[in-house]
Amino acid sequence: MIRFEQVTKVYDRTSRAALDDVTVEFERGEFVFLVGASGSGKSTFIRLVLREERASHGAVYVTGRNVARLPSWRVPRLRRSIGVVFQDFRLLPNKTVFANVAFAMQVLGRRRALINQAVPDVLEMVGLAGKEKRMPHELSGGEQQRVAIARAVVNRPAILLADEPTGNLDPETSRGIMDVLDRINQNGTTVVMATHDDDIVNAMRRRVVELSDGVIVRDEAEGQYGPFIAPETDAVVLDAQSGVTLFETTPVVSALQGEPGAATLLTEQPQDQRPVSPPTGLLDLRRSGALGGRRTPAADTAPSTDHGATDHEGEATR
Ligand SMILES: Nc1ncnc2c1ncn2[C@@H]1O[C@H](COP(=O)(O)OP(=O)(O)OP(=O)(O)O)[C@@H](O)[C@H]1O
Repeated sequence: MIRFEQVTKVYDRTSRAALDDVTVEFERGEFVFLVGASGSGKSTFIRLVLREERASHGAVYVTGRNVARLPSWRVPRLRRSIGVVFQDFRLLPNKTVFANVAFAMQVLGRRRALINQAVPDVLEMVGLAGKEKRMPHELSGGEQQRVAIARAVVNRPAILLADEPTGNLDPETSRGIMDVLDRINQNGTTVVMATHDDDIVNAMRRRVVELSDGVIVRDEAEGQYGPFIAPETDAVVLDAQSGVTLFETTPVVSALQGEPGAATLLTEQPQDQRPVSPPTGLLDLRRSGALGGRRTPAADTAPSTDHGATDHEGEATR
């Protein structure tokens, strides 16, 4: 649906590339979070999909077409296949809710009968039934964003691009917006959302693509916002049989004798090797003598870094 092949974008030859040799593909129907620090290239990615910018090198394909090769008269058709939502809503202030959404159909020359049918449907879908006659200033931020989403999807685009859509909203309102985006995605629309909202990314558990200085540094199927670091916790005790986390502890305790049937475990994770996401990222699992030296399943899938307990300062008595 969206494919970047070795895409580099340089705005200004004197500064570093905004995107640097990015290759990635988003399939039809996926929900993808684009995350990364400010300036990492998220908005540039979105602008390249829309052909608001052109790649300096490489190729961007949207629905199978190389967007750089589209003649300019075909660009509006490309953009019609893509709905866009921004952090700041961008509603027409002097038009009602209904008129804001209807406008997106009018500019495409849709018939009045179709508009009168489609707009109430989409407003109901985003949770705004009954608010058709309100003006934008009479709506809360969350409601204004729902109008913007309705406008973005009323023409049934194949792709919805959302650039920080919850950036101006409180956490509860943001969750409501995510429910709407989730519903749109369930209906088959590919959703790509650039965000800094870690709570939302962590709650949704969708694909996460992380950019850093224009480079993709992480691409996880059911990812979190950032590397997993349990607050105030440096150690994890696992059940020896199942690998399930029994409890978490602090570095003060770096190895524990388990109850019968429980693992001992290890702890003390070096700062630069903390788990990326549990449980497969758990490091330094060590077997308990009491358990006859069996490795936990999680230990078998842990990264191969082999920092034995005896290598660490703060090693506990075993
Ligand atoms: N029109 C432009 N002209 C020159 N440089 C630009 C332009 N747009 C973006 N940049 C630069 O490209 C880099 C990536 O910017 P981009 O806006 O894509 O990042 P971002 O991840 O979306 O940031 P934010 O989260 O703050 O929106 C930054 O260094 C930025 O200064």
